[in-house]
Amino acid sequence: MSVVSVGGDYDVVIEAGCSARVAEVVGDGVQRALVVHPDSMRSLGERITASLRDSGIEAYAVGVPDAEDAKTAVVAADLWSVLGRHGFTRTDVVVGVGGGTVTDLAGFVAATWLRGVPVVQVPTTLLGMVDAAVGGKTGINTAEGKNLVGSFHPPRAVLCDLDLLSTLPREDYVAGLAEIIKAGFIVDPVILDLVAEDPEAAGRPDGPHTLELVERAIRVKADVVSQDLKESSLREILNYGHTFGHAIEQVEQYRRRHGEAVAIGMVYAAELAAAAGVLGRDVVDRHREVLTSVGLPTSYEPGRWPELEAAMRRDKKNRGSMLRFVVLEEVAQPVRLEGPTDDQLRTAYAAVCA
Ligand SMILES: NC(=O)c1ccc[n+]([C@@H]2O[C@H](COP(=O)([O-])OP(=O)(O)OC[C@H]3O[C@@H](n4cnc5c(N)ncnc54)[C@H](O)[C@@H]3O)[C@@H](O)[C@H]2O)c1
Ligand SMILES: O=C(O)C(=O)C[C@@H](O)[C@H](O)[C@H](O)COP(=O)(O)O
Ligand SMILES: [Zn+2]
Repeated sequence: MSVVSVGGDYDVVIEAGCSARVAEVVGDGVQRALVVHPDSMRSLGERITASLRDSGIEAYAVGVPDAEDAKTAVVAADLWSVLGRHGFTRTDVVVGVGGGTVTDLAGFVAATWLRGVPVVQVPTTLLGMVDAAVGGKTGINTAEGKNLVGSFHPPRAVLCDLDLLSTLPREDYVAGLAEIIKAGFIVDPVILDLVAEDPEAAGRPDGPHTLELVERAIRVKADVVSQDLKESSLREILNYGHTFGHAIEQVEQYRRRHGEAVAIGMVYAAELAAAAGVLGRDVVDRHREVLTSVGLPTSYEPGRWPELEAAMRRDKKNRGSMLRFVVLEEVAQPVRLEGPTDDQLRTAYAAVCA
């Protein structure tokens, strides 16, 4: 699948075994490559590094901490040092091998080194394949919040090797389904039908519809980012469920999976839309049905409103002191809800905690 992008279109390859093709896609004239992987994916990182060396590229593998611990300024600075020590130039490349945390970090380091060197992404989680590695949003967290520092830096290529999903823990696989279901609610309801047909199978990489679900979710993302890379308008729909979801991640100090937080965040957005009178109860209920059917959470704890609201006030979609949400008017009809009232915000929170 090709993604139209500023600075050059790129391919998203969705194929079993394609992680062996990194050397083919890094591009001509590359002399050096930095392969960034989480410690949990060391053997794949080293295999990719060896394949680059076999092609005559001076390649280095660097392990980074697992999950959100990778997305810090300290880890980014360590990687900049490695690039500097080995004399990486603008014709060299960074390769991100891991889940969304690692592709976000690797993309950010590539975006900032020498003001931008190419990045090739090899996502190893379902969430990384269907969302994080595609579209060029890169970033790290700060003490004040999630993804607060970053840049838009489209990759040179994305290799989604479906074979890698066989070792992914079930909880992480299911967390990736949350972003697929998000794509279903905002653009492509066929996704919701495929999940509803056999939720148990949707939660397995060897399920009959896995390839179709992955392709449909990537198609949604690719179409949106091709039209609005820098999130000046349309791209905001990909943030459905993320205002409340990111707030949960922050108040829980990133101990909850992103996909799980987004699942609850979508229920919050649906309840908010209902409280604002723009969405019917049938679609709100459908959120709970679909998400619960695959084992995703749909409710939250009471008593945490002040910290959640404070975190939502730092969301990137806000303008001035106005909170802005993506909500639905119907399935596949996303709209912006600007400046919801305090009463609407709290009513939605109460509904999510019920
Ligand atoms: N840039 C974007 O557009 C975008 C989109 C969605 C999410 N994100 C970001 O992605 C992150 C979440 O990504 P994630 O859900 O992939 O989490 P993750 O990167 O933390 O990976 C989840 C876990 O799976 C392990 N793992 C990875 N691949 C594996 C494999 N093949 N086999 C076994 N274990 C494996 C990891 O070590 C980790 O423990 C969040 O930081 C989120 O903000 C970014
Ligand atoms: O690609 C996008 O745009 C998204 O919003 C996709 C989200 O799934 C993703 O989690 C993204 O990183 C959130 O971005 P942020 O701008 O809210 O930090
Ligand atoms: Zn997300």
